[in-house]
Amino acid sequence: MHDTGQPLIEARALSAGYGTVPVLRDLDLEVRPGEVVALLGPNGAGKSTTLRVLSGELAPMSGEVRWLGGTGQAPLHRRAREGLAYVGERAVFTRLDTADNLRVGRVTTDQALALFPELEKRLRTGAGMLSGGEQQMLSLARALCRTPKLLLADELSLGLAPLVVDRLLRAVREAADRGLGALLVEQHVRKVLDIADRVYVLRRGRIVMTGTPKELRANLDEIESSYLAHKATVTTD
Ligand SMILES: Nc1ncnc2c1ncn2[C@@H]1O[C@H](COP(=O)(O)OP(=O)(O)OP(=O)(O)O)[C@@H](O)[C@H]1O
Repeated sequence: MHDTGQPLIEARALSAGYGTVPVLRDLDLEVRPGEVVALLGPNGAGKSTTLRVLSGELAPMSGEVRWLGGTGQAPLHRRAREGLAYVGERAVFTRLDTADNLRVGRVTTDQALALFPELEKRLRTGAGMLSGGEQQMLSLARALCRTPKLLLADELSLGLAPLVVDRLLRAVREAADRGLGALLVEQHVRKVLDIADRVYVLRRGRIVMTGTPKELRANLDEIESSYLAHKATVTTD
């Protein structure tokens, strides 16, 4: 399902940063229902900052974020109530077990196990004892089982084995096929290109390239060396 409606979220001429220092400059982007959009870029490009300002956690310095067509400065908790899910690094309660993490997230175990049957054996395991991949399945289950309109995910697959990365990205793709819009910050460039509909490349706080995975793949080696430098952090398996 691609490009099926009005944008869920839009940034228009958006600048944002910390204190008085802008990190993002003049950013325009959008995510529509049913599409997976990848946000790529080298370390420090401003990818996490982009998610923070889109989520409502960080206020814009200038320009605007339109969430569900509105231009107000809705804070994160209000956007969350209205269907925005934000998954950062390992967003689990490590002192609770898997089942209680789901309960706190108001997700039933049946819903979560339908998405990730792998978690069944781990329901009574403390979330702090789960593997990195299982923790991310739990975070993603908590986010996706509440059928959000938009998922913002920051390096879901950081440090995980390739098969687990595939599993997580496939879950996002399937949710998008049912109508979710997703904006994914990902280091696994080639893997995310396999499931994305569109890509933005961010460098030094500006979007330097947009296109479809097919368009980017045609020049991927050049893009990686020109725009995604810091090769050590760009896993291209
Ligand atoms: N809380 C903060 N206070 C001040 N500066 C910050 C803060 N968070 C990030 N920055 C700065 O903003 C810039 C962009 O950081 P950001 O984390 O958005 O980049 P990124 O593209 O997500 O990088 P990475 O891939 O390394 O996570 C960096 O120069 C960083 O030092």
